[in-house]
Amino acid sequence: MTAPFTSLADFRSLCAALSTPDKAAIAGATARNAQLTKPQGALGRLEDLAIWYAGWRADPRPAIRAPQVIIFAGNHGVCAQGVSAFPPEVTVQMVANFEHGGAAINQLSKAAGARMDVHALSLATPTADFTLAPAMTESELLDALQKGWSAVDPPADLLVTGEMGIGNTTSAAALAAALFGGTGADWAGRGTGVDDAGLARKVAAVDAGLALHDPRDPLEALRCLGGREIAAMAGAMAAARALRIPVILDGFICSAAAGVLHRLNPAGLDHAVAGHLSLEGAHQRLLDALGKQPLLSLGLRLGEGSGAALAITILQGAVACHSGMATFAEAGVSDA
Ligand SMILES: Cc1cc2ncn([C@H]3O[C@H](COP(=O)(O)O)[C@@H](O)[C@H]3O)c2cc1C
Ligand SMILES: O=C(O)c1cccnc1
Repeated sequence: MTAPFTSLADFRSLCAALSTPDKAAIAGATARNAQLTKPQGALGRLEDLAIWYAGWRADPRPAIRAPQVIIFAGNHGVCAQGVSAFPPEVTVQMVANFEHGGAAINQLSKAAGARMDVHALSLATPTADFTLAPAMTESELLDALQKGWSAVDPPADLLVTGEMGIGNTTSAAALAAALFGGTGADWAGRGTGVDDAGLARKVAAVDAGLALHDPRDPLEALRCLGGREIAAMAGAMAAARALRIPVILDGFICSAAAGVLHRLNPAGLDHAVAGHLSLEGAHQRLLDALGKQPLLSLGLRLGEGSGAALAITILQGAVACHSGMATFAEAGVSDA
């Protein structure tokens, strides 16, 4: 789907005027939930998830038939600061691995019955090192937002955005600090597994980026400190909102991208749930800032959309119970 914006100002306007869930579908789903053959509330959070999903799909008895996982890949100039345990070549190598079906996300997407797409974004041209210059120009940011938007398949009924980009936990930490306050020490974590000296370099890189730029505006923060794959995730999540496709957030990097939409509009993530709590140090802090409770906490620290892809099956379970269970009247089970 072609992106309906040709400037950052247009994107900002789209994010200011967002779709809302369908009230009649929420009312219908709430009424149905109360009649299903179980004690009231016995399916816990699954019940809320099903009603939330029904509202966004404008259908009181919805189904999940076409989940889409999209992986965006980008390279980061800030790798020159020694912020990752792995070299930047791994980004393009992992893209090939995704294309051949060999990565964790391939297996998790398959297990969830999701279609998986991979978009490599100008890997031969890393972003600028944000400790020295803005990571992206305005036109590079616009291009990444548009590519993210266009990657969403309109008939999809659930979206996961994942990423691959060596160095991107540093970029995400800087973006989170710019969006929500705090310093490098608050937001930098161990990513692919840096040692104490590597963590100190990450903290210093984030603090240098915050000192160099004036990223009080969320899109300017994304431009100066983000990366192409992070911007594309934000663009895809915004497209999902326009298409009323619910979103499952992944780990730290995806949540930082989501933070841009949250700062552009406090209701900007109402169509999203947090799939999991990543082991990356500041993910809990970031989810708190977004007001989201994770569905899973399995000690994952991978990215790629892996935790969110696992959570697809939770949402499928919620919606299958909601739409497929019998009511007390249908089953002839005595009501309380
Ligand atoms: C083989 C491999 C596969 C990955 N899949 C996701 N990531 C994750 O690690 C990177 C972020 O960590 P940092 O900021 O420390 O570089 C991202 O690419 C993220 O998706 C991977 C990393 C590696 C090495
Ligand atoms: O939470 C994440 O997204 C994450 C954590 C560590 C490394 N890569 C990604």
